[in-house]
Amino acid sequence: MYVEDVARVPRTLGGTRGEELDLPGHKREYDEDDVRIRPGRSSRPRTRTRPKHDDAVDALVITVDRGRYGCFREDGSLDDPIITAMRARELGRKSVVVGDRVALVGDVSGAPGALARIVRISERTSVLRRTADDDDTTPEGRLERVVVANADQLVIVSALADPPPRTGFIDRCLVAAYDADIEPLLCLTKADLAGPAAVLDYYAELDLPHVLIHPDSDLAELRRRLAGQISVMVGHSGVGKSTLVNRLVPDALRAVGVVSAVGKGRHTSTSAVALRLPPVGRSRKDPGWIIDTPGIRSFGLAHVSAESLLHGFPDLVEGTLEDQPNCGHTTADVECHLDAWVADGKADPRRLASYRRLLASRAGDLDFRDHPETELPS
Ligand SMILES: Nc1nc2c(ncn2[C@@H]2O[C@H](COP(=O)(O)OP(=O)(O)OP(=O)(O)O)[C@@H](O)[C@H]2O)c(=O)[nH]1
Repeated sequence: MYVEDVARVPRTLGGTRGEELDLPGHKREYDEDDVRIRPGRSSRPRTRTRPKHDDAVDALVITVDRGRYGCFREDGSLDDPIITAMRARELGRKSVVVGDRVALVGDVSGAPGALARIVRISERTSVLRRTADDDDTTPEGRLERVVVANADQLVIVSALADPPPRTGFIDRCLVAAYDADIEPLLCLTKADLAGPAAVLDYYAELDLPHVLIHPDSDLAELRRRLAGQISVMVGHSGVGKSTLVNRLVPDALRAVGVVSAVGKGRHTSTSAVALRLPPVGRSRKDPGWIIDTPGIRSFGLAHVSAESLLHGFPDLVEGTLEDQPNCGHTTADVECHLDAWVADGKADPRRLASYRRLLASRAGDLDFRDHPETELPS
C-alpha cells in the first residue's frame, strides 16, 4: 500500500472525490484501484495559500539597518530613489538580508518618509554565511550569520604589499565561497608596490581567476568580470577596498544615502551594502552590483563541515582518495595519505599546512591556531 499526505496531493489527481481529499491531517491510501482517505498525522505542515499581492513591486534589498530595508526596484533606472521598507508580519521569522529579492507593497514611491512593506522573499540562489569565530558555538547552536543572499561571485581583495598578502585569509574565503556555491575572484591590489608571482605560485594548482589592480589601471578587466553579476567584496583592513569601491562607483556615498566617515570617503554602515555599478561605456549589458562588507573582518567557518573544508583545497582532494572514511586528515591521523602525497611533490606543503590550520581552528585547537601562517617570499 502506498500512502501519501493529503495536503500534498494535487487536486487534479482527486477526480470527483478530489474535493474531499483536501483535509489537513488526513492521509490518502492507494490500494490497487481503491483510494481511501483516513485520518492520520500528516508528516508535513499543510501548505498555506500565499496571499496574493498582484500589485507588488519586485526589488533587491541593498541596505539593512535596524529593521529598515533599503530596496531598489528590479525594473528601475539608476536615478530611481531607494525605497525604504519594513517587514510585513506575514514573513514570520524569515530573515531579510542584503541581496534578497523581495516583493514590496504599500508606498513604493521612495519619497522621504514613505514606507513600503516586504511581503515576500524569493528563494535564494546562494547564501554566503560566516560565524564570528571558527569554534563559535553555544548550547543553543552556532552563532551563524548570513552575510548576503544571491551573490554570484566572491571578490577576495588582497594587497600585494602593505599589508602583505595573507594566504590563510584567502584560503578561508575560498572555503566559504565554494561552500556557498559562489565563484571566487582574487583581486590583487597595490600592484605598484609588489608583483603577484608569490601569490600566484601558491595558488598554481587551482583554477583561480584573478585580476591585478594598479593605481593607474582603468579597472577594465575587473569591470568586465563584475558585469551582470552580484559580487561580494571581502578583504582585510588596509588592503584598499574603499579605494577600489570609490573608483568603481564614484558616487557610492550618494547612492546609498548614508554619511561618509570623516576623511575616509566611505559609508559608515558596518553591515553589507549593495552598490549599483555604473554602465560600462555604451554597453546595454547589466553592469552588475558590488556588495561592500566594511564591518566584516573575519570569516569564521564553524558552519562548514570538516569534509566541506576540503572543497577549498581542490589540489589536495586526490591525495585523500585512498584514506579510510573516518580519516580526519589532521596531524593526529597517522595513516592519512596527505603527508606522503605532499612528500611526493604532488601538492604544495604550504597548502596542506593551511588546510590543517583550518581543521584545527574549527576544532578549537588554540595552540595550532596561534601557529604563524607560512609567509610568502616577497
Ligand atoms: N600604493 C598603493 N596604495 C594604495 C592603493 N590602494 C589603496 N592604497 C592606500 O592604502 C591605504 C588603505 O586603503 P583603503 O582603501 O582605506 O583600505 P581598506 O581596505 O578600505 O581599509 P579599511 O577601511 O580599514 O577596511 C590608503 O592609504 C590608500 O591610499 C594602491 O593601489 N597602491
